[in-house]
Amino acid sequence: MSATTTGTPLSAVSADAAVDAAAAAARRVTVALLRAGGAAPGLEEITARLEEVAERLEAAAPPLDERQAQLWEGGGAHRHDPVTGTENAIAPPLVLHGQEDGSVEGTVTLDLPYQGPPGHVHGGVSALLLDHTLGVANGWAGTSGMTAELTLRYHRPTPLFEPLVVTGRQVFVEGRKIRTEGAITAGGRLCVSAEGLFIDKHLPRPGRSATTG
Ligand SMILES: CCCCCCCC/C=C\CCCCCCCC(=O)SCCNC(=O)CCNC(=O)[C@H](O)C(C)(C)COP(=O)(O)OP(=O)(O)OC[C@H]1O[C@@H](n2cnc3c(N)ncnc32)[C@H](O)[C@@H]1OP(=O)(O)O
Repeated sequence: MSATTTGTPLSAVSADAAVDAAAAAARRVTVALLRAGGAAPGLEEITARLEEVAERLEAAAPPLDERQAQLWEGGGAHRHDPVTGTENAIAPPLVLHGQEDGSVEGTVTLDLPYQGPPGHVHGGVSALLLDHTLGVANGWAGTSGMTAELTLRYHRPTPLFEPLVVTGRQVFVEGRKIRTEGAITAGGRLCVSAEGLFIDKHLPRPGRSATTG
């Protein structure tokens, strides 16, 4: 997914390759379901097998507060977030790299689950990718916070099925206010640009008393 991007990888180190592999399989199922639709033979049996898998996972899950504490431990946040999280089946996942000039960059190709207009990426999905990428750019620059405002400009439709380059860069920090910008390009053409205002604030992590979000 990040074949064309170099730099320091900013994704969390995998905690459990088996969990990542299961999430990748679930991601593949999500794409395959949309691609096959009613053409898939034995859909009733497929449904029953998927339900059985869900039941096994649900039966194994610890209480939610326990699981939340585990998820947020160490670099865990970056393993389960909905953009770069290798443990999260809804994350593409985008792999971001920190650049020497202080920016971050990643390459990702999106398939049918992220479609908005025909053949193109849903605008909310672009917003999700950019919100997160700007947040990681802040982390890479050293001062991060919560999104207070995110302004997007959709310059042209963002294509599915081809590599997208997602970038973010912190512009300045003034007190608790952090200004960050970013973009999504396809084949060198600007599709979406973003400007964000982040406020240096972190919610407490579950299971811990310190506010080190
Ligand atoms: C091993 C791996 C390595 C990885 C390395 C990389 C590290 C990466 C690190 C991390 C990556 C994570 C990336 C995540 C990215 C996603 C982030 C999100 O999605 S966050 C969820 C969505 N956002 C919310 O839910 C906020 C909800 N809003 C609030 O909680 C508050 O309103 C908040 C925090 C924004 C401000 O509240 P207050 O009480 O703390 O502060 P007040 O006093 O209100 O504001 C401070 C100043 O900011 C201005 N301000 C606040 N909100 C503003 C706004 N919307 N527009 C303009 N100004 C605003 C105010 O006017 C004030 O300015 P004056 O000091 O008076 O000049």
